[in-house]
Amino acid sequence: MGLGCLSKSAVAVLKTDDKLKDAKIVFVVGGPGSGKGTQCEKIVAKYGYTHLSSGDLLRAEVASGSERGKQLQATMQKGELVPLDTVLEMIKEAMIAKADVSKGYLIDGYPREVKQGEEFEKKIGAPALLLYVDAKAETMVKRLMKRGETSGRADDNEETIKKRLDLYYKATEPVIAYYEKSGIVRKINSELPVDEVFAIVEKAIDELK
Ligand SMILES: Nc1ncnc2c1ncn2[C@@H]1O[C@H](COP(=O)(O)OP(=O)(O)O)[C@@H](O)[C@H]1O
Ligand SMILES: Nc1ncnc2c1ncn2[C@H]1C[C@H](O)[C@@H](COP(=O)(O)OP(=O)(O)O)O1
Ligand SMILES: [Mg+2]
Repeated sequence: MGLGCLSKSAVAVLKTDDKLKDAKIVFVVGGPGSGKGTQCEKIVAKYGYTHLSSGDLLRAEVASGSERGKQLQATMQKGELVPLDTVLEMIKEAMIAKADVSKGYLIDGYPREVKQGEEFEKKIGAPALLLYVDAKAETMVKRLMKRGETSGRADDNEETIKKRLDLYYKATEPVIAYYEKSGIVRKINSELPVDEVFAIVEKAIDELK
């Protein structure tokens, strides 16, 4: 059946979704301060992937001063998760905006819970790889306290860091177990110096081609 029987707007929606049909998707999952953003930057430089950090997208919304941004700010300051629909919609829009030029997508900071992974697959597509950026809690806290000296982030303070870590172990770690079943998880030892971590990351990305 052709698209002739559908309204113009329905066809537009189908075509937009279609754009992401064959996209190469990499989930980047790890605790707060584990080094996700640092490694993503290096992947962008070498492989030209599109880097979408859910946290950065949300912080941009907060910076815009919108009403929605004000609500998000309050949630993020407490170290809690913002509503799933909001973050998924932002990621999807950002992906579509880059669909014609993107070589692949790094989805950094998402999924934060199994439900987010399920919804992403329903609305966008399946990931080809999950980079599990792993560091000890002690290391993450140290890095975040240091980052907090200059980041200006409302959540890089001792009290919120503790909450973010607790939430990571409770809600996000199960995401890794969930994707282990499909064989796409690559564990990256992020205790090493940045370039050594990247050497492990490169191997995982090269396997994709
Ligand atoms: N392998 C590493 N060794 C030492 N410091 C690191 C390493 N990876 C990241 N960092 C530092 O730790 C902090 C958190 O890294 P970031 O990439 O922002 O983490 P995330 O995006 O996972 O929260 C940054 O200040 C960064 O410079
Ligand atoms: N996928 C997601 N779902 C819900 N909330 C999210 C989210 N990604 C980010 N947030 C909110 C809650 C986080 O505490 C905050 C900062 O996220 P982030 O920049 O990814 O932090 P970090 O990588 O340091 O853990 O934004
Ligand atoms: Mg980050």
